[in-house]
Amino acid sequence: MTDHSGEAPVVEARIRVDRGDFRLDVDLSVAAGEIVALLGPNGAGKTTTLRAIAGLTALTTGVIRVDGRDWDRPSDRFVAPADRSIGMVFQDYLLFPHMTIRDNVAFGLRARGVTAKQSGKTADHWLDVVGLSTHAASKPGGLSGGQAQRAALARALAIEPRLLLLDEPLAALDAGTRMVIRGELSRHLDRFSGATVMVTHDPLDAMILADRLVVIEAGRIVQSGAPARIAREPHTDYIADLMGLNRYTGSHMDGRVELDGGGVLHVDAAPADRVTVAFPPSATRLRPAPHPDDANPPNAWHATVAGAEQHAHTVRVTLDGPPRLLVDVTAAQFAEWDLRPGARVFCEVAADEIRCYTT
Ligand SMILES: Nc1ncnc2c1ncn2[C@@H]1O[C@H](COP(=O)(O)OP(=O)(O)OP(=O)(O)O)[C@@H](O)[C@H]1O
Repeated sequence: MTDHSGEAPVVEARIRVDRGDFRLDVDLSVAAGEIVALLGPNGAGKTTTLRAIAGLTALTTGVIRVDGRDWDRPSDRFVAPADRSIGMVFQDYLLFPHMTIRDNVAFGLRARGVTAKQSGKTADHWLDVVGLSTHAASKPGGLSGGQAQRAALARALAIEPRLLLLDEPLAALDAGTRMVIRGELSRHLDRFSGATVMVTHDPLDAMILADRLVVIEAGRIVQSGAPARIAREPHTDYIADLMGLNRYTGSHMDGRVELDGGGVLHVDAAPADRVTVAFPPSATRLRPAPHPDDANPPNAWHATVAGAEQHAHTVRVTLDGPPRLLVDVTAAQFAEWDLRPGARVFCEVAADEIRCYTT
């Protein structure tokens, strides 16, 4: 993960697209070598952002500039998709089924007027890079999901684009393949000297692959920055959900935060009167009852179990509020304390795990 904030941008875009009731309004700047992940709920505008950069959806207003050259400035200039220096990888790869893998990878070069001999040589190089040399003569139908993803990446990189656009590049893969291909993709992206914009629903893909996250909700950027920062200090409920955090807004006075939805949390320090607090489900301990020596501990209250679901190797329990709370317990604790919906428990949040910030 690299900080590219001091570098000249490859892409500078003010993307405004009107589509019926939906309005996309996103400013994006991506530096050379930088990998930006666009995250957001369904219908937020991620794919439309990518399509606008690729020239597949025209801007309503705004501008898309790459290396100082306007690619889209409505009523003034529009560079056709084929004339934009872009490599694209789609969720379903869109390989040409009737062509060999080698011809698929060479396709972009051929379309740009490179000779058959030279484009074949370049395709062989990229097939070697992604580990697909032995499949050069196969048709896409004979490839596994992971191999098809590698072929699609080789095809996108073969034209040496300034800009790589990836739309859910790992979504079609099963969990095991996804882990392997994610690692490979990460190495290829680190070597890529242009700018990368990737759409994903998966926070893990975003954390592992991207230098910077841009979260879009309802056509607007709601938070952008380093993945670690966004994972600790989410600005919206959607991001908190994605990162698996408890998040509340409230008013602070003298170390007490009165939560807007009810309940109080005590914090060590607060940066303002109006704050957001967040902490992971692992920050809360559950006990059947308060410790007898501990009459009134801070950040502790009685609550009722509302539901539970298996989450990797822990059970994530939802407690009724206020404040409503996610808590992780082991399967053994869950069984021992009989944490079925309706069970009463005593919960205690570790103060040093509560982050208190402004948005
Ligand atoms: N072909 C279309 N015609 C009209 N409106 C569209 C069209 N495609 C998308 N939209 C509108 O644009 C909005 C953004 O869609 P977009 O596909 O960019 O979202 P997204 O964030 O990529 O969602 P998803 O995660 O579901 O792919 C949608 O809410 C929809 O209202």
